Amino acid sequence: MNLFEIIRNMDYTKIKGDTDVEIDRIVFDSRQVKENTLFVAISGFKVDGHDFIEEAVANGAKALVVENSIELDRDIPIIKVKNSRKALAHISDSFYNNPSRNLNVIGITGTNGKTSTTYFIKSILEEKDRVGIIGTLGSNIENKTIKTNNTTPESLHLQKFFNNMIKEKISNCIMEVSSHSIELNRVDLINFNIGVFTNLSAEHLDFHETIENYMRAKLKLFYMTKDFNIINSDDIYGKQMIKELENVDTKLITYGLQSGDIRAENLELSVKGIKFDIQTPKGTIDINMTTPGLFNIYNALAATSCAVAMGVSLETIKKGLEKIKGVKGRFEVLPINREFDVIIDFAHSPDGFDNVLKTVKEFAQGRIVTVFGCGGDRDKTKRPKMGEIASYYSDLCVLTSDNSRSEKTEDIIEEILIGLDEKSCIYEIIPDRRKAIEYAIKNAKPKDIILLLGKGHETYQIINGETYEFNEFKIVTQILNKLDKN
Ligand SMILES: CC(=O)N[C@H]1[C@@H](OP(=O)(O)OP(=O)(O)OC[C@H]2O[C@@H](n3ccc(=O)[nH]c3=O)[C@H](O)[C@@H]2O)O[C@H](CO)[C@@H](O)[C@@H]1O[C@H](C)C(=O)N[C@@H](C)C(=O)N[C@H](CCC(=O)O)C(=O)O
Ligand SMILES: Nc1ncnc2c1ncn2[C@@H]1O[C@H](COP(=O)(O)OP(=O)(O)OP(=O)(O)O)[C@@H](O)[C@H]1O
Ligand SMILES: N[C@H](CCC[C@H](N)C(=O)O)C(=O)O
Ligand SMILES: [Mg+2]
Repeated sequence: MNLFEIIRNMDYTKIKGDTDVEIDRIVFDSRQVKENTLFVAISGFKVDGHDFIEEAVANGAKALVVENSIELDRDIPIIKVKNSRKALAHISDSFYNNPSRNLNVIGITGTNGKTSTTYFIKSILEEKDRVGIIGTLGSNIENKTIKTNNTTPESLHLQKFFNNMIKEKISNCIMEVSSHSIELNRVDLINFNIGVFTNLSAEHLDFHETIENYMRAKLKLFYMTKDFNIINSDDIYGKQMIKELENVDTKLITYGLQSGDIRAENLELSVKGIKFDIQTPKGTIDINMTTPGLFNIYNALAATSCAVAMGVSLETIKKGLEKIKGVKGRFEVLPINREFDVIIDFAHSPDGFDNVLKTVKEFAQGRIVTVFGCGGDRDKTKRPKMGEIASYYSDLCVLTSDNSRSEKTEDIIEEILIGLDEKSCIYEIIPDRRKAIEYAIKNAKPKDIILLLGKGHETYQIINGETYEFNEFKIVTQILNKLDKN
């Protein structure tokens, strides 16, 4: 595409060069530059993309988008913008011909439940239509998955995924919209038809600083939507959002147990799953799902609200929800056939811990043994809170590593210990996560529930800045096989 066409709809100043050049490729990482590439330099949190301009040009960059005034002794067009991430969103949207306008885009935001709700909606819509997904588990089209670094990838990748979906004749794209992506302009210019809010609790305060800022970031999604805003009205921040959105034209649908247009009643919770009735303005449906946890009733309500907004029949909603076998790494009870159970779950925030542990407490007949750590280089305020909640519900906590990233695991564990209540639960410190899991399994008693929290679907661990393979599902099997041999 011609560079002039690509940048036509955004504000910029031309530093030099002729914009009448053909561009085949856009990148924001100098290492990926090839012939005919437009390189967008981003001032990042770790390094400054402007420092790699020479490298980008040496690799064949045909044009540059920059935030800083730069001098370059080459005759290529240099476009200056105020904010490169914002410009990248414009450029990518133009380059792929505004693909989100040709899709029904459903954006899901909230602290917990985004991935689960995405897959719940997919299961319903897929009964009648083709569906694409973008989120923590990657970009998924027709069950082919491309792994992504972020829950909500950079705008360039998002727009490319939308374009691929259109090529594949997909009509609905269900995507997780993280608060980081909203603040860092990754989702700018996306034509969202429906916005869904799951819940909000303290997370990512290293980035947003206050919970008010965090909420305001999420709220922005609901000013971008065209057709429906779907909000959990039991959530205290949801209530606040509903008030703020009163004067917005987009139609509002609320859901909850205590309140809402779409409501759940007659709840029955067990280790095997959840049974409940959903009341909608179109009638009531009884639902029987094999995914345990009260939180999954909320996820089912969010998915139902979305489907009702889209005019999907109650019969199809029931069919879609009831066929869900679970979501990878979310409350997965491993089929190990022992006298104790092992559950893998992705809970990695105080609220996630509270929900999953409360659910387990409701049906546990033996001890609850919780193996967990906290992520490094991320919100530190959640560590003592996760320690406190884990000790409140568990009989034994095995404190270990999650993704320590550049921090020392032992230092992270020290911070978890600040909140851990020693009177309520005993604990062991075993920083090596494999050994921690091995300890929990070796010492398991009949009826125990061993909860492995935080890693969920992840198949790696980041320790001392290095990424290692770490597949908890495989590791549990290996440990059990080893024990059987001894
Ligand atoms: C804090 C944050 O969001 N950081 C994101 C940001 O990285 P950054 O600004 O640190 O990038 P950087 O490493 O400083 O590099 C700056 C620029 O130089 C370029 N570069 C770098 C090296 C080089 O040799 N050449 C070069 O051109 C880079 O490509 C980049 O364009 O931009 C990158 C590209 O889009 C993101 O991948 C990265 O996400 C990191 C991995 C991250 O951990 N993000 C988390 C906090 C996040 O976004 N999480 C949310 C989920 C939260 C939730 O689920 O609730 C998410 O959506 O994933
Ligand atoms: N609606 C919910 N409310 C609270 N906790 C939930 C909810 N749904 C799931 N959980 C818990 O939170 C964990 C993460 O769920 P899920 O992956 O669906 O959330 P997410 O919002 O996508 O997370 P992330 O921010 O990492 O992408 C689950 O493993 C479960 O323990
Ligand atoms: N979406 C979450 C993932 C956390 C996963 C956990 N394993 C960790 O590394 O803390 C985040 O960006 O904070
Ligand atoms: Mg997710």
